[in-house]
Amino acid sequence: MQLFVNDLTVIDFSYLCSERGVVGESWIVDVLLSGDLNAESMVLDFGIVKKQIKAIIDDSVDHKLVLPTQNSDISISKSNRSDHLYVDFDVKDNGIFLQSPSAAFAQIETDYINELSVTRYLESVIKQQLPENVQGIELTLRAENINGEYYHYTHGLKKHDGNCQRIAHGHRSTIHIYENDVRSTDLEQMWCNRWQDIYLATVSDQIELSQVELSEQAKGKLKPDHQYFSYYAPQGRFDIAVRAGTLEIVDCDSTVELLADYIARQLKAANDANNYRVVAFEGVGKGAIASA
Ligand SMILES: Nc1nc2c(c(=O)[nH]1)N=C([C@H](O)[C@H](O)COP(=O)(O)OP(=O)(O)OP(=O)(O)O)CN2
Repeated sequence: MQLFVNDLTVIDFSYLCSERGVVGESWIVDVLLSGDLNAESMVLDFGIVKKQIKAIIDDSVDHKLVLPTQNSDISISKSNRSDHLYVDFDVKDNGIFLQSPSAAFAQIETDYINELSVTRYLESVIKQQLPENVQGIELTLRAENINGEYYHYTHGLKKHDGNCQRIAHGHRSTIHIYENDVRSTDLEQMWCNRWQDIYLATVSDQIELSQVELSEQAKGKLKPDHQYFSYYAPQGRFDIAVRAGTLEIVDCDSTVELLADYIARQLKAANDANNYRVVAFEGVGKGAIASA
């Protein structure tokens, strides 16, 4: 017997990629279970699927930076802080270096993060926690079908009480921009090019090189255009170094409300005669609207 739950959850995370750098992603998760019926004549109660299997998926990758541990560009080591890690990602023309609580990372034994490697990882984690009558689990991870432009960004919200405080988690998001009440796909395309695989940092989190906590090896690999950001949040101290070409520094927190407002303000500053309405999404099916 098989049982399915579509749209079980959305995983919002980032991963390190040798070609693209740090990539924000949002994947919808569908689940298919197979097994014998239990004493309740069910493969598994939908309530358990929706709460427990979703919780395992969330704990494993949601709001984390996913690391392909077989990728030779990555080096992971213990930080001087207890239960924190240094992650050095040193690729040609790019270099991303972090220090964060270890729970902010997911380590997958692969050289490349994609739907397949994350699916295999999640299936193996979930399998260990299923009741005996459930013999099989198949997950489908899929990007939202977006009819238009979208961008991938990575960020952290230091004031968030939950896991969004992690300095490198992200989203794949679409955006709708209205100029004088008429939708402008040109402006949408412009912002999606500008924020393709971008790290969004808040200016008030910027620090000097002398203040950043990174591995000793990382310090030898930094380039003159590396910029440094750090903050303390309830889960601990977070640090990141990113290069100028892969970064936009915004004058506000990167909540979706303030990003919508930031884009609207930038558009207005470039063309004060026009009015702008920005519908910014954060991942799938949620977002904020701002006007300027
Ligand atoms: N009003 C806002 N709320 C939240 C924002 C925001 O910008 N404005 N941002 C976040 C985080 O960035 C987060 O990544 C979004 O996470 P989400 O997937 O919605 O969070 P949950 O884990 O609570 O939801 P699940 O569907 O269970 O994954 C948070 N809130």
